[in-house]
Amino acid sequence: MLLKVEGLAAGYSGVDVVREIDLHIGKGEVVALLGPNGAGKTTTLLALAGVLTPTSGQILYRDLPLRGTLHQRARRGISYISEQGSVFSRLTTLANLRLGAGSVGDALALFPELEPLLKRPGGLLSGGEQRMLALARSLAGKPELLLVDELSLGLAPLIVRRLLERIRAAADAGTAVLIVEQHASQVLSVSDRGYVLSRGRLSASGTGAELLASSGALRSAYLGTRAEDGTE
Ligand SMILES: Nc1ncnc2c1ncn2[C@@H]1O[C@H](COP(=O)(O)OP(=O)(O)OP(=O)(O)O)[C@@H](O)[C@H]1O
Repeated sequence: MLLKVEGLAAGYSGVDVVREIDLHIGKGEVVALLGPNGAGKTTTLLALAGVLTPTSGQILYRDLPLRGTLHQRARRGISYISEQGSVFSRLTTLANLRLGAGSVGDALALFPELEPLLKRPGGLLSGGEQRMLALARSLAGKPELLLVDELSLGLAPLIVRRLLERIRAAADAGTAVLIVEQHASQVLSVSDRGYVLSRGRLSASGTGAELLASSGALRSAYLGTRAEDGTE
């Protein structure tokens, strides 16, 4: 197992907002972390990325405890794309790509749409183009583990599909991916498995197909209603 999380708790100013999180991700898997607004998805990701220090539990990466800052984790092959997009707005697209661990050529091969935008400051790219830039920079570095937050935020479904296809292809080439999403169905279509978080705890898990089929688990997490089909 590439990443194994046991009993993780994390929060802000001494107050835990996620508790008892157990999850695992294997090489080449796309795993979705789903749940409504405020469930604790970003907080979980921040703890895994090294931005927040967990208050309890352990994170094992290649069977060893994972410690250190975001940058130290990046050197161990972990790439994190934040909800804000991780794009430097004053730097050009090209300069943003050069900051990655991989080559600009590899990044452009993944997203040729970025080629005409190379001289434009990152801050002037559209939301979808910024997500492509962040993903191109990350995937060109061939990370072992990609942690990505709310890829679809405010984007048209067609662009989301394109980004998700690239993520699936990267996973098929060996990258493990944990992807946080509020909108379940599109991301589950490219995921091997998913976990559902509600009010800071995991409330369901299963393969993408299982979670989609058992809409009761998702409904109960999102609407706070009880699952009618016993899959909660
Ligand atoms: N910096 C912070 N300080 C204090 N509380 C915070 C902070 N960031 C988030 N929270 C709280 O932690 C809880 C979980 O937030 P988190 O952002 O992890 O949820 P989420 O599932 O990612 O939600 P969303 O889909 O809206 O991004 C929420 O109640 C939120 O208000």
